[in-house]
Amino acid sequence: MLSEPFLQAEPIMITLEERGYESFLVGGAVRDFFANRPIGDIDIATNATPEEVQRIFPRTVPVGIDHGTILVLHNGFSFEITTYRTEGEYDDYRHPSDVSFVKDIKLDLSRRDFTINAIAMDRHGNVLDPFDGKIDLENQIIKTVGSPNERFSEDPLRMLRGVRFVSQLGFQMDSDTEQAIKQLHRLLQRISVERITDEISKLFTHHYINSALNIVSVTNMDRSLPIFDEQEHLFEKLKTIKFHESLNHAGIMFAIFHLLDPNISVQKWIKTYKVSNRIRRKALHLINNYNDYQEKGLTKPVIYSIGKDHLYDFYQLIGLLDLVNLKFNVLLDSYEHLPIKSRDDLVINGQDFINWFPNEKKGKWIGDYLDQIEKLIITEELRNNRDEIESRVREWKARERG
Ligand SMILES: Nc1ccn([C@@H]2O[C@H](COP(=O)(O)OP(=O)(O)OP(=O)(O)O)[C@@H](O)[C@H]2O)c(=O)n1
Repeated sequence: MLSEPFLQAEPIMITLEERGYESFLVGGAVRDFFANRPIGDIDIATNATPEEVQRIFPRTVPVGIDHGTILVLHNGFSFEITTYRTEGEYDDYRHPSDVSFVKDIKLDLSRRDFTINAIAMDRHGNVLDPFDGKIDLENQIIKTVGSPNERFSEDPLRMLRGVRFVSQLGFQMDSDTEQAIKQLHRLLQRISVERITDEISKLFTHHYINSALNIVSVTNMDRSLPIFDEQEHLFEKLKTIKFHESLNHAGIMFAIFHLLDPNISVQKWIKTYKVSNRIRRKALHLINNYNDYQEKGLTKPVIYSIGKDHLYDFYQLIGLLDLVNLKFNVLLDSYEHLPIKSRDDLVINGQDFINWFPNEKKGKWIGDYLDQIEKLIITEELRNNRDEIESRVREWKARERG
């Protein structure tokens, strides 16, 4: 019998078997299930070819057809179905050069990165675990399937994945696996920076960041990571930060990287790591507010400018960099007590200025006035009240006209 979290995959597995193919649950979902963790995306391995999978299921997306993966949509769920295969070397983003499809699930498992990721389960719940992944899960060990040199040469990103799993699961790294990283980390330089950014970002959004950084340190892997490779002092500084919890967002990570040494520009980090827009926006916002906060302290305008959506991220950032002993609730409370939370809360807008001064040409003064009014209201020097704002603005205009 399949356990509850996998039941959604049962109809897919039954369909494959009715057509005469094998099917096994594999990968991270099986690992997480046996580690008693919530499972993520469900991966299924089969001996049907990608074309056959496309023929069998009505709704499919060829997400990685060259290396054998078809996404199957069914009943509101999606499943990645991958044909049994062995890898060639990865030479591009998520793209091994010479994938060979194989007949046997055991061969497929033998090409996978770590023993804990090489457990398969059939639809009756029978487990196939030729590399003792379950024992390694119990002993909390990250160990490659077979030779670490082979596994890491096939795809050097696996070295970084291993460290990410340390951060995610809090496991130890097996000593031969660690030793191989020490020897092979330079191969990471062959990997596309997008894949590297993706893995590093995941590392920091999991819990055991310091354990993971410790392995990066003992294996000297930082010497093969962009920018860290030329600026050794950066990783030394990074190591001294005590990460008590996972970062809420990868943007905080890039904010930290830049703030470790502000002489290395944000642009350099963003360009080198090809940071996504979402992460870039967050990092820039946090950095600007952090610099303001350094200059002025946690004033009302600074808290206003951070904004509610970024408040927890900012709280994490200052906690990590400045060891500020501040409770998040206190910061949230200061935010909640701001007289306005955004410009939309102002009782007036640019049109009111135009109405008050119909003979005045429209122009930059409107924006400037709005900025000033907004600031005075945030600092409670003026109330968010139409009449009071109007009379203040009329005073300014009168003064301007002399
Ligand atoms: N470089 C890689 C990437 C993936 N895999 C195999 O493909 C499976 C699925 O990979 P992926 O979805 O990238 O990661 P997960 O292990 O599922 O981890 P998570 O879902 O937590 O990211 C892995 O478990 C592993 O068996 C591998 O051997 N080598």
